[in-house]
Parts: sequence; C-alpha cells; structure tokens
Amino acid sequence: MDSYLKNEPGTNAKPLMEILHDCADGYKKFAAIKTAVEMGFFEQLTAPQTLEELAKTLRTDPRVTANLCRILVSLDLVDQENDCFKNTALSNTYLTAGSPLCQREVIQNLANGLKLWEQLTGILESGPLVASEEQYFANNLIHSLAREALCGELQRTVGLVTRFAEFKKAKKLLDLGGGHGLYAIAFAAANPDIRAYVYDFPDVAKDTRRYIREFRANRVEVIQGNFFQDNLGEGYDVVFFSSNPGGKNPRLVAKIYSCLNEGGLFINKHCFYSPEESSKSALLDMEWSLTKFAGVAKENRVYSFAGDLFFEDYLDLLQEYFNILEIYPAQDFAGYPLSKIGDALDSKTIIGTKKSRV
Ligand SMILES: C[S@@+](CC[C@H](N)C(=O)[O-])C[C@H]1O[C@@H](n2cnc3c(N)ncnc32)[C@H](O)[C@@H]1O
Repeated sequence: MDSYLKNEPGTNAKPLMEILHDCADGYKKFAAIKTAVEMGFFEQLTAPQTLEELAKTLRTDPRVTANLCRILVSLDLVDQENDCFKNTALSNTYLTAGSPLCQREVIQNLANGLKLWEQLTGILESGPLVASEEQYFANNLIHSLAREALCGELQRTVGLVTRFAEFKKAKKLLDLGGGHGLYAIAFAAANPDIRAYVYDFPDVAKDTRRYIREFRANRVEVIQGNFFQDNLGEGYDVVFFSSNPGGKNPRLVAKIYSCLNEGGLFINKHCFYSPEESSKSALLDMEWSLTKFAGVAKENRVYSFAGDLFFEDYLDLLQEYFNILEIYPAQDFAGYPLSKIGDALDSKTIIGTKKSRV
C-alpha cells in the first residue's frame, strides 16, 4: 500500500477529473437556472433591481441570492450594472413567464429526464418503466416540444411547405399526431383558406385546445383518436406528420394516402436511420430505453419503434403512393443547434404529392 502514498499513479487522473468536473459544472448550472426560473427571478429582473430589493421581493436569503445572481451573470442570463441586476435579451425572451417563447417547459422536461436517469440502477435491474403512450405524451412533453419548436424549427418547417403550389390552394389540412397543434395553427395562419385538424389521443385534446386559444386560431379543430386503430377522416389537401411513433411505419402509408385528395401533399418529418447506422447518440439511446410504451414497442435506438423501416426502404414505399417533390435535410429546418438535446439531428422532411393511382 505504501507505494500508493509515495508514487504518483502511472495513469494520469486528469481525463477522469475533467469528465467529472464537466458533469458537476453542468448539473450546478442547470440547478441554478431551474431554480431562478421557478423562483421568479427573471420576472423580477425585467427591470433593474438591487440585490436587497430582489431578495426582499422574492423573500430569499440575500447572501445565497447574491451567489445565484453571480452565476446568472456568468451565464449571460443577467447583466450587472453598478449595484443593479437585470435580464439580458436572452432571458427576457426565453425565460420570463409572460413570453410566448418562454422555455420553462423545456427546462421541466429536461428535469423529468434527469429524474429517470436517477432511477437507472433500478431500471438496469428490472427493465424500463412502463407508460401508456397517452399518459406519456399528456405529461409535459408536448408543451416542451411546442415552446422549443417556436425557437425556429416551426417557422423554418412551415416556410418549406408553404412555397408549394399545392399548399397555396389547399383547403383542408390534417396535423397527424399534432400534439400541441402549433404546426396546424401556423399552417392555417399562412393560408386563410385552410381549415386545419389536429389529430391526437383524447387525453391530449385539452392541451391542444389551450394552444388554439392562445394563438386565437379559429380555423383549427381537434380530432380525437388513435391513428393506428381509428379512421383519419377524408378529403384532406395536406397531411403533415412530424415526430411520431408510426412516422417510419409502413402500415400508415396507405392509410394516409387514402385520406388525401388527389394531388394532395404529404409531409413527413422524422428522424430516420440507415441500415449501417447503429446509433445517433449513446445518451439519447439510453434515455429512450429508460421507458417503454404499453402499446407501441420501442426499439433500442432513439426514436425507433418495432416495425419501422430504414430511410431507403420507407422512401421506396412512399414512392409507390406519392411523387416525391423534395427531401430536406435537418439543417434546412431543424432546431439544431437550438434543439435542447440535439435530438433533431439527422431528421428529414420528405414532401410528396399523392399519385392518382397505385
Ligand atoms: C412527439 S409528439 C409530436 C408533436 C408534433 N407533431 C411535433 O412535431 O412537435 C407526438 C404526438 O403524437 C401523438 N400520438 C402518438 N401516438 C399516437 C397515436 N397512435 N394516435 C394519435 N396520436 C398519437 C402523441 O400524443 C403526441 O402528441
């Protein structure tokens, strides 16, 4: 044992210490931002305040409050001028409750993910936690997706679709597995002739209606159903299908084809795999495998479900039903590098028109 006391280790500890330092640093910064959001720091700091004023209004300990403010200054979320602190443009836009772009749901969603990671030992021993798809999506996920999409992905995606002549003359649009419905809402806003329908599970409908009210979208309605089992309706000029179980599933292609009018647009926006691709991210794969759905079976890679096709095979199938107009890579529309966990990386948006006969 003496040799451990006398001699420095033969293997340098620095790489390990760097990993651990980054982990601890990230965790502390996340806790600081989450706490500041939850305690209302950013609402207070829309106007300059001294530490004493801030601590008094928030009823917080002045010394700990001072330290939190210093962290927020180091992260460029708060500016300090003399004795006063106030929000930067970044936190004013994305961290104050009144802003439609407020990302507090994203922060909550990240925290929900971390809580799952805390159960990793139990999950390793006993297997993934089970949720029904309906419950899983009815928690905070769609709110997080909604607010994150508003940071750029939604506007870019809508911009890709609205340039097509078929969209300009469309009257009826289906946002399949639309969740928050913001895509349907934005499409309806871009074309005053469109009536849009957001199709999702019954448990999600009340949340979709909240967004419809928030954005005063009076030409957007909700359809409740399970798209694997139920009818999708008919007579659509556009079907938009983004980030869903079933997005790469061959069973839904003919169903989507049937609900479209002749020449109608199908937009499929999903994260695809090629046969030689084993993983997009080990961390995302792990988080994906911490839970499983009661209905649709997940595969081991992030955003993969049993029965999914590889990109080339799915495209071959689509081409039997649709004339493919464009395939846009992720950088043309996705949130990355805005995306909170880089999970939009490698998505594609495929746009096609319905063939007259198959
Ligand atoms: C990841 S969210 C995507 C929401 C939105 N399309 C977007 O791109 O941000 C998936 C949505 O599909 C819905 N969904 C999943 N499976 C479904 C099914 N079988 N039938 C109807 N909706 C479903 C979920 O409830 C959820 O709202």
